[in-house]
Amino acid sequence: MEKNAKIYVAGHRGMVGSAIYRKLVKEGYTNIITRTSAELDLRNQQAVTDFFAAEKPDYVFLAAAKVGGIVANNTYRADFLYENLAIQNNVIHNAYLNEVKKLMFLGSSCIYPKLAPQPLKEDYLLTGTLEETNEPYAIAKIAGIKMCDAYRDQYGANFISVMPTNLYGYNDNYHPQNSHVLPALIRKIHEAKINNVKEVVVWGSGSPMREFLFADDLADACYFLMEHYNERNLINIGTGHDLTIRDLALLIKEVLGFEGELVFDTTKPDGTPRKLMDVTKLHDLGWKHKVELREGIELAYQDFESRY
Ligand SMILES: NC(=O)c1ccc[n+]([C@@H]2O[C@H](COP(=O)([O-])OP(=O)(O)OC[C@H]3O[C@@H](n4cnc5c(N)ncnc54)[C@H](OP(=O)(O)O)[C@@H]3O)[C@@H](O)[C@H]2O)c1
Ligand SMILES: C[C@@H]1O[C@H](OP(=O)(O)OP(=O)(O)OC[C@H]2O[C@@H](n3cnc4c(=O)[nH]c(N)nc43)[C@H](O)[C@@H]2O)[C@@H](O)[C@H](O)[C@@H]1O
Repeated sequence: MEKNAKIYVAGHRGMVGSAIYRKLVKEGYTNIITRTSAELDLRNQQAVTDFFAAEKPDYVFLAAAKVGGIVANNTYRADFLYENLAIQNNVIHNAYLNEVKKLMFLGSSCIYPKLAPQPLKEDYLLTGTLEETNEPYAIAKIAGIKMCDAYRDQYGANFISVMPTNLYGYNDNYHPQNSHVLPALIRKIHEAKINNVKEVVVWGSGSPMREFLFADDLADACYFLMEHYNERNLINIGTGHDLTIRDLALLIKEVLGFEGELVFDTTKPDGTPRKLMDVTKLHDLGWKHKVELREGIELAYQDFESRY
């Protein structure tokens, strides 16, 4: 991307969008355009059409989406399907109409079949049944991947799809019900510590395994791929390492200095047993994450405390 290129970061106030924005500023880009959802509701077809026609961005990072943890995905099933389809349809189609030079679509590791072999290779897409709790979200994300591929096939558009693993970092969502596991446990354990409560409830059995990538590392990978990756096929972004939810909770407990007990609530869903990304393709291109989990949790906790 040329340093004076006009770059639209959709979702710039979110965890991922804000990390991409910071990365672009650090790299010397000065012509970055943004809109909050109040200023531009990306579900609104006419508003998105008008925005692209007026602004004519050169590059687009599509990091705006309806996002949440396992319970949010399972509860707001219609919203996750409708809103994500609407946002991505409007942005991808208008990027094509306005001759955007390159667009990056952000998917998620939940696009892979629930019981796919591990680690998850990119070509396992559409080889089996999805995890029930996040099927609507995954279907929307798969549609986004296929849309980027179809616009490339039919119109030669340089639209790429990246599949990040579970993320955490600055500007994360710490909502008690709707957040992802890592921010949720930071909040619960912090609150137990300051209120002298002896137990923290962890959802599910604690045995599912997850991989976690710090959002600033993800932004670095997104920038790297925007510069170096121009292929039709999706590409995974992760660390290549995972751990059980129980071990994650123990690590957060240690970092926060909480001495109480963990209690597992098995009435809550476990979700996919494991979703470890195969990052061979990304590593072969020359990118590797920098922030390890303990350091990332320390940084996220500082951010949480400063905003709590
Ligand atoms: N978090 C994860 O663990 C994770 C993992 C894998 C992939 N991803 C992907 O990364 C991307 C970003 O996720 P995130 O974690 O950064 O989410 P986030 O923190 O919830 O941010 C989402 C952003 O999307 C914007 N947005 C939502 N609905 C909108 C609408 N109707 N119109 C305009 N903007 C809208 C919001 O804008 P406002 O703030 O202005 O309302 C918000 O800033 C998503 O595509 C997600 O699927 C996330
Ligand atoms: C990255 C996202 O991952 C999401 O799946 P997924 O990893 O299970 O999402 P999480 O909500 O992070 O949950 C991961 C695991 O942590 C357990 N868990 C334990 N305690 C908690 C808690 O307090 N809050 C939460 N949220 N979980 C908790 C949860 O039951 C599940 O087994 C998908 O629903 C999305 O579609 C998306 O792909």
